[in-house]
Formats: sequence, C-alpha cells, structure tokens
Amino acid sequence: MLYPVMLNIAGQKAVVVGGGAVAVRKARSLIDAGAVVKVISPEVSEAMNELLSGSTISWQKKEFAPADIKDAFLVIAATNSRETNELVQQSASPCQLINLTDDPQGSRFIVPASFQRDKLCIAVSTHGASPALSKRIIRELKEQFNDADVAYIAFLEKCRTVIKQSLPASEMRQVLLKQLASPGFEKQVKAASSIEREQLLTEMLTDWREKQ
Ligand SMILES: C[C@@]1(CC(=O)O)C2=NC(=C\c3[nH]c(c(CCC(=O)O)c3CC(=O)O)Cc3[nH]c(c(CC(=O)O)c3CCC(=O)O)/C=C3\N/C(=C\2)[C@@H](CCC(=O)O)[C@]3(C)CC(=O)O)/[C@H]1CCC(=O)O
Ligand SMILES: NC(=O)c1ccc[n+]([C@@H]2O[C@H](COP(=O)([O-])OP(=O)(O)OC[C@H]3O[C@@H](n4cnc5c(N)ncnc54)[C@H](O)[C@@H]3O)[C@@H](O)[C@H]2O)c1
Repeated sequence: MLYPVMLNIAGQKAVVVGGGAVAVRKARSLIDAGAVVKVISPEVSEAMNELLSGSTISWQKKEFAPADIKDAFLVIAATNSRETNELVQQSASPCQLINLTDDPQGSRFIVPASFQRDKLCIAVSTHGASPALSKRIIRELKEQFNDADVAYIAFLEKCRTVIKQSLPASEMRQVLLKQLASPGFEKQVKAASSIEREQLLTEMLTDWREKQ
C-alpha cells in the first residue's frame, strides 16, 4: 500500500523529463502547486510550448543527463523511452521524490487523479490498477460539490480558527470542532446569510461558555 499525502512543493525545484502530452499534464499541476519547474527534452509538443510561454517554467532543449536532476526535490520521468526513464531513476538520489510515468512499481510516488476547488481537494488512486477509473471516479465526485460547499468550508476554517483561539484545548473543544462538520450545522450554514452565519458562530461560543 502507498502512503497518501498532500505535499507542500511551493518554491521547490521540480524537473520534468520529456515534453509530450504526459509531461505537460504533470508540469501544469506542479506549476499550480507553486513549484519551480524545469523541463528537459530535445523536443516539446505544441501544448508544452504554450505552457512555456505563459508561465515561469524553463526548458532545456537537450536529452536527459544525470546532472539535470542534481538539485531537484521532485523528479518526473515522462519520456517515451524506457531506457531514458530508467536512467532518470538510476540518477536519482535516495531522498529525491521520483515518479516514472511508465513504471508505477519503480516510482517513489504516483500521482492520483484529483479535483481542487479552493480548500477542497479530492484525490483518487487505484495504485496504478486503472488510471482511467480514477479519472472517472473524480468526474463523478466533482458533480457532488458546488460553490455553496466552498463557502461552507471557508466559513468552517474561520469558525475553527476562532474556536481554537478562544477556547482552551479540551474534549469539549473537540466536540465543538466536530459539530462544525455535522450535517445539521452544514444545513444551517448553507441556509444562512453572511450576518446570520456570524450569529451562528457567536451563539455556538455563548452556548459553550454557559455550559462551563
Ligand atoms: C490520474 C492521472 C493523474 C496524472 O497523470 O496527473 C494518472 N493517469 C492519468 C490518466 C491516464 N493515464 C493513462 C490513461 C489511459 C487509460 C488507462 O491506462 O487507464 C489515462 C486516462 C486518460 O488519459 O484519459 C495511461 C497510463 N497511466 C500510467 C501508465 C503506466 C503504467 O501503467 O505502467 C499508463 C500507460 C498504460 C499503457 O501502457 O498504455 C500510470 C499512472 N498514471 C497515474 C495517474 C498513476 C496511477 C493513478 C492511479 O493510481 O489510478 C500512474 C501509476 C503513475 C503516474 O503517472 O503517476 C491521470 C488522470 C488525469 C485527469 O484527471 O485528467
Ligand atoms: N502516467 C500516465 O498518466 C501516462 C499516460 C499515458 C502514457 N504514459 C507513459 O508516459 C510516457 C510519455 O507519454 P507521452 O504520451 O507524453 O509521450 P510523447 O511521445 O508525446 O512524448 C515523449 C517526450 O519525451 C521526449 N524524450 C524522448 N527521449 C528523451 C530523452 N532522452 N531525454 C529527454 N526527453 C526525451 C520527447 O522529445 C517527447 O517530448 C510513455 O512512456 C507512456 O507509456 C503515462
């Protein structure tokens, strides 16, 4: 079993080897996460060219050589050459995060299908059994969330910050924090105006103090 994580790669160096369709997809998601991306490839596709002109990503027009990944935090081998992807794998140091787009078993991480909307992130993996199914599951789950959920999550973040600042760590505080995520509270928040939402939070804190 693989270990699912949310990686903070903002400002970290990432190298994508290859310039085709798969490399573009991986490079785009790395840029979205704030990584400093370098592409190594003798040729790049039209889509990669567009990405290169519209963002801060750089391109070295050359075949892969081991020194290309020396300082990288994260490496993606996305060429159509098995030998090259294998050379990338062999060139990686033991603590570099490396993904081989044609070899899940040889990868230190694989990329799940995902959907991100503000703070909401849903990711699905089949451990490489069927990327197409992962993609379909995400498409189906995506349908279940809308702007109201995004606003609800933003409000929960605010409530949680206020509760953590106002109340000492205790079992009761945990009960309150769990209550924020309950279906009943979700319903109340979604039906409330922004002023009513603030009142809900105030009432919650007042109730809690009265119970002390
Ligand atoms: C989710 C997504 C994320 C992303 O890439 O960003 C992703 N693949 C996506 C799409 C996709 N990939 C493939 C198809 C064709 C249909 C099919 O094969 O099912 C489709 C569907 C399509 O394109 O519509 C072909 C394919 N994929 C891999 C191999 C190599 C191999 O299996 O050995 C081959 C060649 C197989 C062959 O030889 O033909 C390997 C991997 N692909 C993974 C991720 C990792 C496992 C994810 C998991 O656990 O489910 C893993 C293990 C490694 C990795 O890449 O990290 C992205 C959806 C993005 C989106 O939502 O738009
Ligand atoms: N993980 C996935 O989601 C997924 C999906 C489909 C395919 N694949 C696999 O990913 C790989 C790439 O697929 P694609 O459709 O992007 O291929 P592609 O043919 O469109 O692109 C391959 C790229 O690799 C570059 N390249 C070739 N030799 C190189 C070298 N020595 N150094 C640097 N760059 C080099 C080429 O210039 C080209 O830009 C294939 O091996 C395929 O099996 C993975």
